[in-house]
This record gives sequence, C-alpha cells and structure tokens, in this order.
Amino acid sequence: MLFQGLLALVIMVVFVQPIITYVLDPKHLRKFPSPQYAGLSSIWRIIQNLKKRHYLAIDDVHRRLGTHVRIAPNHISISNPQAVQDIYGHGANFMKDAWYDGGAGEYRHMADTRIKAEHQAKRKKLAHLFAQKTIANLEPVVCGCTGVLVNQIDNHIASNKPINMRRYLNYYTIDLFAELLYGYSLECLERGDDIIDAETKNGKVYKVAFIKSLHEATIKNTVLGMEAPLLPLTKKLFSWHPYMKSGADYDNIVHHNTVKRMRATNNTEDIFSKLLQNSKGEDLNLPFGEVFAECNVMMNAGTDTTTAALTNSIYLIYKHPDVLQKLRKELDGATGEEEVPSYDKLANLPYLRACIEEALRVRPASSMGLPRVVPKGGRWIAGQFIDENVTVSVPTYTLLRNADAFDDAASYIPERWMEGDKDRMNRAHFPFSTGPRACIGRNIAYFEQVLVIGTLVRLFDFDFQSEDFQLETLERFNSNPGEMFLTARRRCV
Ligand code: HEM
Repeated sequence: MLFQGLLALVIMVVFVQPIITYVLDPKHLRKFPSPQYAGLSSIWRIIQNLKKRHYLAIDDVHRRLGTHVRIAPNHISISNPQAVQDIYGHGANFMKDAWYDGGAGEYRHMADTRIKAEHQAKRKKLAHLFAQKTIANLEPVVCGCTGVLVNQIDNHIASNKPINMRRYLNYYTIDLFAELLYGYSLECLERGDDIIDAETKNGKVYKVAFIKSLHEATIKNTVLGMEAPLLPLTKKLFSWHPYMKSGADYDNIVHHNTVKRMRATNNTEDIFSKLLQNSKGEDLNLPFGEVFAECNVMMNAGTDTTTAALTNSIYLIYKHPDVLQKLRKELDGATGEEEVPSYDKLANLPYLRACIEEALRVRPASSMGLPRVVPKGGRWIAGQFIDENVTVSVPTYTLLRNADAFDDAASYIPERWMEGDKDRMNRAHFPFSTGPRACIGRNIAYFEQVLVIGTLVRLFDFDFQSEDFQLETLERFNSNPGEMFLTARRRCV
C-alpha cells in the first residue's frame, strides 16, 4: 500500500504536475525551444544520463535549436560565453541548484553546500589546504607515486603484457590522493587492483572496489538529483537498487579511512591534519560528520577528474605524433637523467602546459552543465531574460568547442594556447568552472598532470591496441574515459 502510494506521488510529480505547469507556463519558459518532450518531463535528461551520453545529447540540441534550450521543465541550458560570467561569475549570486541534494549526506561538504554563507565559511576554512605553497610541500608524495607508476609500466613491459592505462592512472590518483589526504597509500598501484577496505558504522570491515563504488554512486546521485523534490521518496523507492549499495560502499571506504586516520597518533603532515586546524594551527573542533563529508568529496573529486584528465592527455598526445615529438623536444631540453623530474623543471614548460590545457578543453573531465538557480527578480543571461527560480546551466563540453572562441574547435591543437588569442579563448574556457564555486583543487590537478605527463612522455613509447582505437567517454557526472590498453616500450633516445 505504501509502495503504491509512493509510486502514485512520483507519477504525479514527474508526469502530471509538469504538464499542468507547461500549459500554464508561469515562468515564461515555453518561448525556449526544447528537444522532444524535455520541456514536459525530466525523464528526457535522465535517459540521456543513463545512456552515459548526456553531454552529447545536449551538444546536439544546441547545434539544432540554438543558444538557449529548455532541457527539462524548469531548466534552461545556455551555450554562450557571456553566460559563464552571468551565471557562475563573482557577484552573480546564483545558488547551486537542488540537484546537489542528490548525493548530500547528513553533513554538507564544500561542493554540495548550497547556502552562500555556509559555503563561504567552509571555503575560507579549507582554502589554505589548496594554496600553491601547501601543494609544493606535497612534491615528495607526488613524485613517489609517479615512480611506482613507472615501475608498474616497466613490469608490464617485462612480462610482455599491455597495460590498461586508464585503470592504472586511476590506481595512481587513488593512492596519491589517499596519501596526500590521510598520509598513507592504499597501494592499488602495487597490487594492480582497487579492492580496498570499507567499514560500516557498526565497525564491520569488508573489501570493495573503489572505482565501481564511486561510479555507481555517482550515477545514482546524478539521476535522483534530477528530480530533487522527490528525493525523500526516490531514495526509499530505489533502496533495493545495487547502485544504492555502491553508494554505501563508497561512503564506507571513506568512513574506514577517516576513522583509521582519526585514531593515528603519529604527527603526519597530510591534508587531514590541516583539515582539523585553521591556517594559524588552531584546532577547529569539527564534528566527525563534517570531517567525513570533506574527506568524502576530496577522495571523489581528487581522483575521478584527474584520472580522466591524465588518461585523456596521454590518449591525445600519443594520437598526435607531431605533438608527441614537439613535447619530447621540450622535455628533453629541460630535464636531466632522473626518471621522475622535479616539479620545478617541468612547471614552466609552455608546450607541456599547452598540451594539458588543450586536453582539458577537447575532452573535459567535467562536461555537464553545472546547474544554478536564477536569483530573485530574474536575470538577463546572454541576451535573454530568465525568470527567478529557473534552473540554468552552461553546457561545459559544448562551450569548450564554441566555434567563435576556438578556430577548428574540435581538433587537438596545443599551439593555440601559445599563439592564439587567449582573451577570446578564455571567455569560453572553464574546465574547472569559475567564480566562487570554481574547483578548489586545480593547483593539485595541474601539479599531478605536469609531473605524470612530463615523466611518461619522456620515458615511454605507447602503442594503442589498434590504429583506429578511439577512447570512449562514459559520462556519469564526470566524463570518465573508457578502458585504454597500451603496449609500452622504453623510449630509445
Ligand atoms: C583535472 C582535474 C579536475 C577538474 C577538471 C575539476 C573540475 C571541477 C569543477 C568543474 C568544479 C565545479 C563543480 C560544481 O560546480 O559542481 C570543481 C569543484 C571542486 N573540485 Fe575540482 N576538478 C579537478 C580536480 C580536483 C582535485 C584534485 C580536487 C582535490 C580535492 C578537487 C576538489 C574540488 C572541490 C572540493 C570542489 C568544490 C568547490 C566549491 O564548491 O567550492 N578537484 N572541480
């Protein structure tokens, strides 16, 4: 009876109420074109998401229908560089949409906190963790992990086996971020798998796969968040679904490591120790739930996006032999005999940086338009007035391929970041988002990319499994690369 009641309510909210709203059109949204039935039901977007091709569907509708497109009953997607500042810029004051409630737990973390004052307080508290100065101190850990990755590639060469670079780069980011955060590695790279300890609140420890848990949890959060008002119901209705268990598994991985680190008595200089204190070293007395929430988002955002960025860079560089050759010339001139060069030798190499930037543009780790709510009074966004309380977003993938901002936009051309019109490009280039909610971890992300790409390109030749290999993208929330098997050889210099 309860189940039928819930189902009826879901049908009412998902189907009936949007039809009434569509006809009455209180927020004047019918003037915006929309694909198929997207203006009537969020099911259209949910289906695109379940197909893991949401960004491509949105890209396609913008090409066909123009800059302002209604992609859900209360959601306008706006593909225009001006909209980036209008929506996400400092001073725009657009709140994060209720979609972020999809994955929110008892305590909010920095990324899913929606209230401005709460977010500002959190960001102020945690900003010192991500300052360039703090990150420079992390170099021994990043170099150490990069060395383990090099060893593993050598092991694959020795045993004549191709290496699944997408997975090994993910093991790398998991180990690296665990070591940065908790002060110890989860040793996925050494083992060649991501099966690690998780722990329930009752203290039961069990083994689980990190990548699968995180990915399935993300699909669940993304899809359920698209009908945020229904979350209290849908979470119950789908409690049987395996992705719910995956969500709990991911939380339990973070729980296990947070409890373990909390108990540790040694004075490790890791992000965790800094998380518990302010920049003056005074104890913040954070409740466990808040510490857990921040660790939860860091193990997610700090691993999944950088895996995508690293895999995409390796793919694109080795798919473009002219780029590979030019990059190697720059690297060889700047580095010595050491296997893993120091960061300062790589940090200011313009072509290396251009290769990384261009990979973030053509294959962004985060492709989906990040939803925000139009503030009271409504706003003009990229030339069109949008009523208050309407959800808006800029489709990241589509804008990063905007033909007005980028010549030959679909092609991988690192040179554009050295010779092109940077002002024109930067108006549309926002792989880390922008404004007060922009990525706080971008310094870490560049640090890792510079070291890993700089090291691997110098040391190894890689062959794809076939000449026509195309790396697929599976968009959950982040755009995750598919499997990428490479045959490695030590480079002959
Ligand atoms: C190439 C790698 C990365 C990319 C492309 C990336 C991209 C992004 C984007 C687009 C956002 C905005 C999300 C939104 O508005 O919903 C974001 C936010 C965030 N990122 Fe990253 N990220 C990367 C690496 C990292 C790393 C290494 C960390 C380390 C912890 C991190 C932590 C965060 C956090 C905590 C937020 C929320 C910030 C806030 O709302 O104030 N990211 N990132």
